Order: sequence, then structure tokens, then C-alpha cells
Amino acid sequence: MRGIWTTDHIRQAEERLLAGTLEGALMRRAAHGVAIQAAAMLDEHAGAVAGRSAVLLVGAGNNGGDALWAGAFLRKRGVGVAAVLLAPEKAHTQGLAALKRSGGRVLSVEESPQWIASADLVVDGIVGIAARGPLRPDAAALVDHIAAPVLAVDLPSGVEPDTGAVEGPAVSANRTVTFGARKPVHVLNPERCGDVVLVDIGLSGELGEPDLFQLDVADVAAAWPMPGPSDDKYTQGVTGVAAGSATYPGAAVLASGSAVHATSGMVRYAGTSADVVRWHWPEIVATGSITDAGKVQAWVAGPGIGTGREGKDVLAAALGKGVPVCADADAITIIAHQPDVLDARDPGTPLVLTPHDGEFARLTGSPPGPDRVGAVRAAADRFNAVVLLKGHCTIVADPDGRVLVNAARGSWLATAGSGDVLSGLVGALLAAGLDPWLAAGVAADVHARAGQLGADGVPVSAAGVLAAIPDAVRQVRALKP
Ligand SMILES: NC(=O)C1=CN([C@@H]2O[C@H](COP(=O)(O)OP(=O)(O)OC[C@H]3O[C@@H](n4cnc5c(N)ncnc54)[C@H](O)[C@@H]3O)[C@@H](O)[C@H]2O)[C@@H](O)CC1
Ligand SMILES: [K+]
Repeated sequence: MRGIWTTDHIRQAEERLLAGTLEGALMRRAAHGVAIQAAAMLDEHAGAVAGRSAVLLVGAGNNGGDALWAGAFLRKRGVGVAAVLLAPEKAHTQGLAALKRSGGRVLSVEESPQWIASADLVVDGIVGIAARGPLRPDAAALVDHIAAPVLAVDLPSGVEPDTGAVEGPAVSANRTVTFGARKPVHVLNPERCGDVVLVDIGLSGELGEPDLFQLDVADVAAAWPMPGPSDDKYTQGVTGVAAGSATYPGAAVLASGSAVHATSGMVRYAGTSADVVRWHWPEIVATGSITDAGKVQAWVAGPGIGTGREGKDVLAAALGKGVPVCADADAITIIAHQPDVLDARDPGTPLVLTPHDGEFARLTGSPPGPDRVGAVRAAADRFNAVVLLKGHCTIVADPDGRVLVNAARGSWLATAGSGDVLSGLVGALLAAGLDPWLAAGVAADVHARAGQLGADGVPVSAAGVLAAIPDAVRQVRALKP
């Protein structure tokens, strides 16, 4: 699992590291990493390094210092380097001296726009981990002139380092070079960061426990249930699906079909769509109600069940079974409006809630807001449940405080019924006995892969995502190192 650290923790770690390091050494290490990536980008986008031009946007702090030192290194490779100083009196003294010594120039206010517009590469050293809020107007005006690819130092300026939120003008980078550890912005707003390159500055020994996690493909591969020689259909976990209604039979077909595709264990269906479910998935044992369904190891409850009396009874029955439950869609609305339904649950039994933003607002009384991680963590604590917040980047919080961010793979999953497919995956992994937080994260990962594979460059339906689940699992197993 990859760790991600908040800026507070990075600062504390940096302070400990700085205490035992020669002054300036860390910055030069960081800047050297920036220069290597800048040269690579010039080569990629402008066909050469020597003779090409880079403009540095330099803010008031060490982030600007990194950019200035990187400029000095680029000069040694024959790059024409010019710096725009946003706060000339506060520009990093040694970095500025190094740039000037190397033959780099400092631009006047008047000449900056023209130079920025015609550069082969722009290096964003406006602000780093001390950033608060969007770009200020002077910086925003300069950024508007950029036509070239952008390399961000540590993070794209104007994007909140700890939340990835953009609440005004901000840089969009093609690549971001970060130092020592990934920060939340890199996983919460990958679009603004572009490719993220991590440069080792010797920080890892000082970091401590991560604040966020991201699954590696190896984690997903290791967690995905595979039948062993002594397994039968029951030992791999039986998934129960309570979904669908006369109005929404499709939700039942998608959620139960997804569970069928996820593992080779057994799937039971309970609800009013039993006939249509059997017709689509003959391998499912379908009954009319949870009471008649037989033994299952985890229930998916909610997609398409409606939010009235009957829906509430279905959810209460699932929660009362003493096995893990993934409550999705209508089940979330029921919990939001009638929280007493949760009384049916033994608090020690895992519950996974999978809201999108609207359902999250209904559930908690307010939308997730710019700090999505904080909001999901609080909801997990409040409901004593794993909460998976759907979105471009899916966030999964455990009541114990662990948070996982799932990498987006395009927007293919923004299609009707795609959530039903996700809930089936979560249910199947819960039934297989995975830790509920991991089950939700692994399901989100394979769901995103299935979206990407099912789409293959053109829009995909939820049924197409569902059909691509085996390919997604195959991909995970093939990519595992
Ligand atoms: N501390 C260290 O050991 C290292 C730090 N490094 C660099 O240092 C950076 C952090 O440097 P600093 O702490 O000096 O701070 P920054 O360079 O991130 O910010 C400098 C100042 O900009 C101002 N500012 C905040 N928000 C702004 C906004 N929206 N628009 C304009 N100005 C804004 C603030 O006054 C802030 O103090 C890191 O991101 C990284 O690039 C690297 O050199 C690696 C080593
Ligand atoms: K920056």
C-alpha cells in the first residue's frame, strides 16, 4: 500500500531531517529532481534540451527556491532560463544567486507575459506546501499567459495541498515533481497534478504512519478471492443481494450479476425481481425475501428497493442477520430519513455505506464540501461504518480512522446503474471475508478498471462495466509485480 502524508506531517518530518543535514542540501536534492524532469519534458515536448527555453514562476518561499535552483541546473544543460519573481524582495536568496551565476535572467514585470507565452516549458514554483487558498490575482494573471507544458514543483499552485480542492485560479500541471512523500493533493486531484514523480530526499525514515493510503495493484491482486483446491461454492462466501423492485428490476440484475462475476462463490437473491434475476443469471438462487433466502455471509441491500415501508423492512431484515452488510442507494436514503432502522444492527457487525455526494448530504445533513477526506472520516465515525464516497476519486474511510483513496481511471463510471455494479462487488468481497475497508477499496479499484476496460475509449453502460469485471480481475492479476 502506498502512503500519503498531510503537509503537517511532512513539515515535522522535514524539520527532523533538516536538523541532521547540511543547510541547502535538501533543497538542492529536490531541485535536481525538478531539473531532471524539466529536461525530460523539454526533450519530449520541444524535441531537445539545449537551446530550448524555460520560464520559472517564483513565489516567496522555498518552493520558489527549488525552482530557482532547478533553473541553475538547467542552465548547465544549455537551457535558456528566465525567472519571474512574484515577490522579488522575498525570493530565495541562495537560489536567486545560483540562477544569476549560471547566466539565468530575471524578467521585469513588463516583459514577463511575453516570455511566459513563448516559453517551451513553464516551471511552477509559486507556492508549495505552505499554500493556502487559490492563486492571488497577480500570479493568476501570469498563469493565464501559459501556452507551454507546465512542470509543478511539489504541487500545482493554487490547489489546496491537503484536500486537492480548487476554489479559484490554480495551475494545471502536466507533471508534478514532489519530494520525500506523496501529499493528499496528488491523489485527490490527479487531474491538476498530471504525472506525479516522487523524488527521494531521504525523508522516509522520518515520516511515521501515513494519513491516507492508496492501493497498489499487488494489494488488489493479493486481496481478490481465488478458489483453492479445498474450496467449494459455500466456503468462498455466499453473497446475498436484496435489491430491485417492480419499478427498478434492473438494479437487482446489475447488483446480483456483479456479485456473480466477482468471485466463484455462490450468490443468493432475495426480492421481488427474482424471475428477472434468474432469467439473467441462472446460477443465482433467487427467492422472494431475505427470510427465505438461506445462509449468506454478507448482504448487499438497497439498490432499487425504494425508500418506503417495504424498502425499510428489507434493509432491517438484512441488518438483523448478523453478517456484514453493504447498504447502497435507497438503503442510504432510508438510513438518512429513518435512522432507527440501524437499531436492527449489532454494532459489532460490519456495515459499508456507499453514498454519492447527494446521498452523503442526505445521510449527514451536509454535502462533503472541499475537504472530502475529512467529511468521509467523520461520517465513518458517526455511523460506525465504512463509508465509501463515490466521486472522481473514490474515498473509503473506516471507523478506526484509516482512509483510502482510489485512483480515478477516467469518468466512465458516471453512468446509470454503475453504483449497483459497485455494490455487488463490495458485497461479494465482504462475503469472501475481506476486512470491510479493504473490501470497499478493492471493489472500487476493480470497478474503475472494469469501467476503463469496458469503455475502451467510448462510453460504456453499467451492463458493459459488469461484463468487463473478469477482464479487470485478469488485469490486476497480470499487472501484479
Ligand atoms: N522544508 C524542506 O526541507 C524542503 C522544502 N522544500 C520546498 O519548500 C516548500 C515549502 O516552502 P515554504 O514553507 O517556504 O512555503 P511555500 O514556498 O510553499 O510558500 C511560501 C509562502 O507563500 C505564501 N502563500 C501561501 N499561499 C499562497 C497563495 N495562495 N498564493 C501566493 N502566496 C501564497 C505564504 O506566505 C507562504 O509562506 C515545499 O513545497 C518544497 O517545494 C524542498 O526544497 C525540499 C526541502
Ligand atoms: K508549486
